[in-house]
Amino acid sequence: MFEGNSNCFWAKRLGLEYFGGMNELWVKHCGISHTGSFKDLGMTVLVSQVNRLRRLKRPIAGVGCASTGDTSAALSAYCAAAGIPSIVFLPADRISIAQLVQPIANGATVLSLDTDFDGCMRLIREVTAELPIYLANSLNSLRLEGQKTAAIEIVQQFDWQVPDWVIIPGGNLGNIYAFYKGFELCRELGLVDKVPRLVCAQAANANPLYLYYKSEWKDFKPVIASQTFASAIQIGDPVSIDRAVHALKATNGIVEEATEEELMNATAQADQTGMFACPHTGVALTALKKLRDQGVINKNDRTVVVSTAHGLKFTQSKVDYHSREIQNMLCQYANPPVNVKADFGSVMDVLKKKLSRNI
Ligand SMILES: N[C@@H](CCOP(=O)(O)O)C(=O)O
Repeated sequence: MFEGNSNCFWAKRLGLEYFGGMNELWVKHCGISHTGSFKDLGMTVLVSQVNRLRRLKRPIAGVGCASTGDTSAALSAYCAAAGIPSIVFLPADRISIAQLVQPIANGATVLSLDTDFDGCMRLIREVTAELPIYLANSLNSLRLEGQKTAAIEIVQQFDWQVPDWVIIPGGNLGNIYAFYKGFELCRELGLVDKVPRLVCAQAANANPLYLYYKSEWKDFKPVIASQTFASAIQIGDPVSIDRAVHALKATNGIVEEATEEELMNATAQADQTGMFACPHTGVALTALKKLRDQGVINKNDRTVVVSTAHGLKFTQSKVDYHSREIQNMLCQYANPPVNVKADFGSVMDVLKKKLSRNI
């Protein structure tokens, strides 16, 4: 059905039917992992290192992060496994229930704060400057060391061929730099002879990098991020802005954005091919759609879309979409359940109508 490796698969139907006959659309699924997102890759490295430092009697009382949901899930899981206290700062009412329950269940100290992610980030930086809490956000390079392995895996999975494009959703922006580091390492080691062009995809409601790119890198201004279904990237003042710009400049990269309607439609289209994608994957797919329409990405270009988290973390957004309960959104691909009387005749009527084209 999905050809390729279990976490890097050829999205054949999606590419051919929805992206103008693309022959080489691939998805690197980083959400098939212990806590359901790419954050696991870097957090294992960071928490292992903290564990080592604590064994060496370094004064680390716990590990902390600000999070939009995925980082806190990974941090709390690995800390719990190692018996290290974890402290997570979350923006109240801005993350999915599935993500909120992860650190709670893992025994973290969860502070639900009446601010946005950027406010949480500022606070955790202040707190970790005062208390012996080790900061686990992606400005810590240990995280990137782990996350860059996804890029190395991609070239390995393509038998050391480099894709033409890699499209990555971006919020706090550590991940795009991590991918760049991974690809660049392969090039430096002589395993491959080039790096792919990187595309960073942002939600239009949280798009400081996109605006910066559009100003031709002249004028970076943090924004106040508005609500987006792509809640994990609802970030207006990304900590890794400089690293991301470096990665994009070095790869002749591009930044694109997706409106709420675009990202939800793209997610629904991907789901119709069996992907059950997270909304952030929808942001990346929208970027691909725009770049295909502009003729920037060609139909034979080998293109990898990075799917950052498991769709099961974001079921509420799918429920809202399929029940057409989103204000000012057509929900073009909604597939609501059909309420039908429990008798043979009524069921047959519905099915015959539904299957009329195939019977
Ligand atoms: N999307 C992140 C935000 C925190 O960013 P990080 O780059 O420091 O992990 C999350 O899932 O919390």
